[in-house]
Amino acid sequence: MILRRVEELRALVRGWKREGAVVGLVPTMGALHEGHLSLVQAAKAGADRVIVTIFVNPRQFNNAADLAKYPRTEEADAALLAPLGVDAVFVPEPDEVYPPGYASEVTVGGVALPLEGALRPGHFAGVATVVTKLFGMTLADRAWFGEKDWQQLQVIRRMVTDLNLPVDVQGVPTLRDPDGLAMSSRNARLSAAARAKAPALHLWMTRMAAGATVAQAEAGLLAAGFERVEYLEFHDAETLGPPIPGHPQRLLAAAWLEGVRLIDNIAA
Ligand SMILES: Nc1ncnc2c1ncn2[C@@H]1O[C@H](COP(=O)(O)OP(=O)(O)OP(=O)(O)O)[C@@H](O)[C@H]1O
Ligand SMILES: CC(C)(CO)[C@@H](O)C(=O)[O-]
Ligand code: BAL
Repeated sequence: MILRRVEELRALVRGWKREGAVVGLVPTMGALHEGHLSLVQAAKAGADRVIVTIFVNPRQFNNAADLAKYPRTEEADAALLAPLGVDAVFVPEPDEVYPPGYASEVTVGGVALPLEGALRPGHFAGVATVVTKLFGMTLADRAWFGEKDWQQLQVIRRMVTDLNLPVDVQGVPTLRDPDGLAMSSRNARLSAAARAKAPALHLWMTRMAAGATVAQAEAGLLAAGFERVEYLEFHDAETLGPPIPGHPQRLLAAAWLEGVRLIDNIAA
């Protein structure tokens, strides 16, 4: 069932809650692929009712061209969700989410500052704001996010803790194509030639986790056809600060291939 208005969604969810249902949420920006579907499957297993939201949130795009080019495939998305037994698909227009007079923003410090936070100014404020609103709109008890956006997952966990939001946040491991490339909606923008080069990112990350230097990995990526490496860095897995001996670490990367910005991360 596709819903476009907050009030219809909340009326539906209030009915579920009266029956004692645990309500699950999978927020997405659409252009769904198997990575998203793995979040939906996890939600189906962990909640009585599942809402998938599809909203290309303008406030989290720091780059107007990126927003304009973001793939929008609502019919194909609905067809992918149909067999999964999702209870509601919420697809609001921007005005429904940010009506005239809208004036609030949620910002997160610390974990949101380095990496994507530094390179995409305003991005995490946009994400934190819309995720808080989606929690409020859907009245979700539990929400699923992908580890593919590792820093985003840590930012949302921090925000939920800091603001005492009554939502249980669940992370789902990154789903990859057989050649190692993390599935992502933006992969659809790669030409066949660039798609063939893209797995070098994950390959060099696994080599770095096994001891290759960052200089070797950067040179390897440029030789493989990447235009630019934005970051390729080890961080504390939870705080995204510098690595702390004895704490879990994460290797995170962002790199440009044929004008498409790819991100990835692995345990390290
Ligand atoms: N390969 C993947 N494996 C697991 N979860 C994923 C994967 N790709 C995306 N997700 C998760 O799906 C949710 C919605 O993500 P989004 O709609 O931005 O898709 P995306 O493929 O990450 O697109 P983008 O190209 O914007 O990175 C997020 O929680 C994201 O982390
Ligand atoms: C969580 C999210 C749906 C918020 O717009 C988005 O950042 C995404 O798709 O990862
Ligand atoms: N998947 C993260 C959302 C974004 O890139 O804007």
